[in-house]
Amino acid sequence: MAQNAPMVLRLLASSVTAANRAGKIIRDIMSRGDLGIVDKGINDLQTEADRSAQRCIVASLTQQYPNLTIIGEEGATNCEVPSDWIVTDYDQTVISEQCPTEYSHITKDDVVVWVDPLDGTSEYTQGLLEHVTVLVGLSVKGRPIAGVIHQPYYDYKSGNSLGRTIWGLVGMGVGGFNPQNPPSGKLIVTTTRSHSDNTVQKALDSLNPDEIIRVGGAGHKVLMLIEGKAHAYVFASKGCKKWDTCAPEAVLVASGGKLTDMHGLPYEYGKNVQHPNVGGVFATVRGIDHEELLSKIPQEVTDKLK
Ligand SMILES: Nc1ncnc2c1ncn2[C@@H]1O[C@H](COP(=O)(O)O)[C@@H](OP(=O)(O)O)[C@H]1O
Ligand SMILES: [Mg+2]
Ligand SMILES: [Mg+2]
Ligand SMILES: [Mg+2]
Repeated sequence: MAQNAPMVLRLLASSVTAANRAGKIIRDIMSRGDLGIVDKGINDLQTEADRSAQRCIVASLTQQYPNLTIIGEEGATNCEVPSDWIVTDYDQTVISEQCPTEYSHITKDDVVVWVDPLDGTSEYTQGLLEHVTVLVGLSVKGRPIAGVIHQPYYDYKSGNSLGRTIWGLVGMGVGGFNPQNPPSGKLIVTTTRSHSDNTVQKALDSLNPDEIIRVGGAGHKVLMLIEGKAHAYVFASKGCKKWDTCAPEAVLVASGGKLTDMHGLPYEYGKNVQHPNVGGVFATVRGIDHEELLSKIPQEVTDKLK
């Protein structure tokens, strides 16, 4: 009986349906053509889709899990949410999974939900829609254990109008896609396309990759890893925040990969942590020696990321 499933599994199943609903809102706003772009700072845009998608996700999860700690990129809002934006059903695939016993006694007080309602905003405003993801990450006692990466525009050019939703729970596995390994005998690195600087480039040069793939969004880059298109996601910048990496890290770890800062240290996702990932992002797929690759990053780069 779904209602008796462990809270973590129910929350993941609720996060999938909420992310799907947010994805439809993102598509609807784009089709209406009025993005309501606001400039939050240097190279840091926000659109009506970011704001509305977050309201949809927060309202849906809060209705089902009152007093749950949810931290969203676009900050707290108490605007009215249209009733048809509030979804309270479970994703049937997720809720039917066997939840690892280690999560059986987790309560809402142990959980922080990190929401990036639209990751890849810069690309969304430029019409590079396949870069966009909706990210909902669940941390338990500070560790990222579950995540949802929804792609509102997955395969949209061939007429797919519902997008695609990928999920993962550490210790249970992943769903919504076919995990692939990247090609052996070469190194393909993925990184930012819209927030690069000298330090970001220096880190990439030090790895001497065979190929660099520059795409938007932290979620999209981790998808490149777990779908075998790249071996590492390297971003030597303080620009990403906890909502960018919580869900992607959980899905990556559930797939056998690893994400740390550029010093090799893990990120914590408890409710009082600082939001910027000041140590940068260094993520690798299963089978890559994370520490060995990380050792190639020069100190002049890591000194800048503290
Ligand atoms: N220097 C910076 N300033 C603001 N946001 C940054 C940033 N560097 C990275 N980010 C944010 O981190 C995410 C991944 O960045 P990128 O696409 O460049 O790899 C994006 O999230 P959002 O699109 O959710 O804001 C992006 O805006
Ligand atoms: Mg943003
Ligand atoms: Mg983001
Ligand atoms: Mg965002």
